Amino acid sequence: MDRILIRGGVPLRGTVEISGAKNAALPIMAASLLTNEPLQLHNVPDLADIASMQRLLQHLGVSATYVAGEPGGIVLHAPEILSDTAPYDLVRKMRASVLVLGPLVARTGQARVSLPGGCAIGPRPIDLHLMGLERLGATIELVEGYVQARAPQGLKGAEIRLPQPSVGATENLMMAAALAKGATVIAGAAREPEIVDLADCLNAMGAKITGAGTSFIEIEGVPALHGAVHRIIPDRIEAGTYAMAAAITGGRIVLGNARLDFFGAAKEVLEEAGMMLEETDDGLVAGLADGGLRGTDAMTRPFPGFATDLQAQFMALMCVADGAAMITETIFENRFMHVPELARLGARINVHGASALVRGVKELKGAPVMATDLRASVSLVLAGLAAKGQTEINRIYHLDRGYERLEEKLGAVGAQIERVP
Ligand SMILES: CC(=O)N[C@H]1[C@@H](OP(=O)(O)OP(=O)(O)OC[C@H]2O[C@@H](n3ccc(=O)[nH]c3=O)[C@H](O)[C@@H]2O)O[C@H](CO)[C@@H](O)[C@@H]1O
Ligand SMILES: C=C(OP(=O)(O)O)C(=O)O
Repeated sequence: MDRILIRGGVPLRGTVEISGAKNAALPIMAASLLTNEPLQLHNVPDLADIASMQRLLQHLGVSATYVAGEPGGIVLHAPEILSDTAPYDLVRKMRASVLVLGPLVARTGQARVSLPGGCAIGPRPIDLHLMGLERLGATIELVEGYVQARAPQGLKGAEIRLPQPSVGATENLMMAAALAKGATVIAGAAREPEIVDLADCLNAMGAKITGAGTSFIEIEGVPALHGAVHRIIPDRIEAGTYAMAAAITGGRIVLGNARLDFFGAAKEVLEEAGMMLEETDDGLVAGLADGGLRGTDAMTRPFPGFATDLQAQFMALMCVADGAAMITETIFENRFMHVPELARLGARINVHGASALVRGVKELKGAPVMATDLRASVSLVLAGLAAKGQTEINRIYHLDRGYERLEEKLGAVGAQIERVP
């Protein structure tokens, strides 16, 4: 199994190009199931999760061809649906597979999707996806680990209230409602930039969706969607990760294609912690401001709050800040798996329920550590970049789910990092 070796202590300088957003590309790829015409996508990142979604879509009848000479250019085409079943083997590797449920039932009137099960960061139920589909008139049954959704007469527009803003449920329901008869409102919708990107793509395909980016989304169903050309937004989590990589090493880098308005509350939190973030004509300049890093509290919230997908990276940053930071995770039950690994590098962290108290130390020291999930893994990369000596990160397949060419991008801004078999 591959490992990553890092020799820390080099301030990062230079430019990193930010890739297309994994969490925007995955639902948008699933949207290709909604039409029998080709959907041409640009800026799709080259990631293990994208390959997993492609495999699942292929199984369902979607062909994928690459746009010649353009990395990130893919044409997805589902002239007809060949299977209505998303099997366990394909779904268990990636939770976002559940995003085919809404589109499949909307297009064919039926779908069987394996329940994704929990993962390292928590149980992650899909009850809100199912409640919303029932409101749209689907009957839902659980049979042998599979969710079976049926709407032989087609889906019907409805008012759906989400008791908490789920990103995946909002996406699944927006896609399903796009082809339902009549009007749907989703109240209490999630407001993440990836939801706006999906709505933009669906509207380019002929859907009638307004209000994406607010907690009240209205969808006027249409009888059919058509093909479209769409460019995926830049990855705000990748951008935030590299911004913190620059700061933790005392460096400054330019993030090409990054958008500061996608940072939400992370902008203020990172600035309070001693970072500078400035939009320039060349890109977003990010790194350590003139003073040092300061212990700063953060609480994860749905967008525009501080993203849970940046919590582990921020914790790594706070490990070497001056003073203490209280980091509270409110989205997922078990998203502190990085704590014992950061402790192996010399971090001082105490977890009390959903909060972690991080007391900054002068220096981290390299050690072998184990990656447990995507963002936990990259927090160890950040800590390794700051640590004295060598850090060896094992189980790095998690990183390949969400970071395109990580070693190459970090190496180009001066990091001493290599992947070894
Ligand atoms: C592929 C993708 O885009 N993944 C992102 C998406 O995951 P995902 O869409 O799975 O996350 P959700 O927004 O749905 O989850 C938010 C919270 O709602 C709960 N919940 C969700 C659905 C449901 O039916 N019932 C329920 O109780 C979850 O357990 C969690 O506590 O948003 C998360 C929160 O920003 C991010 O960390 C993930 O990176
Ligand atoms: C938790 C994440 O992804 P997923 O929802 O696909 O597990 C993530 O991107 O950090």
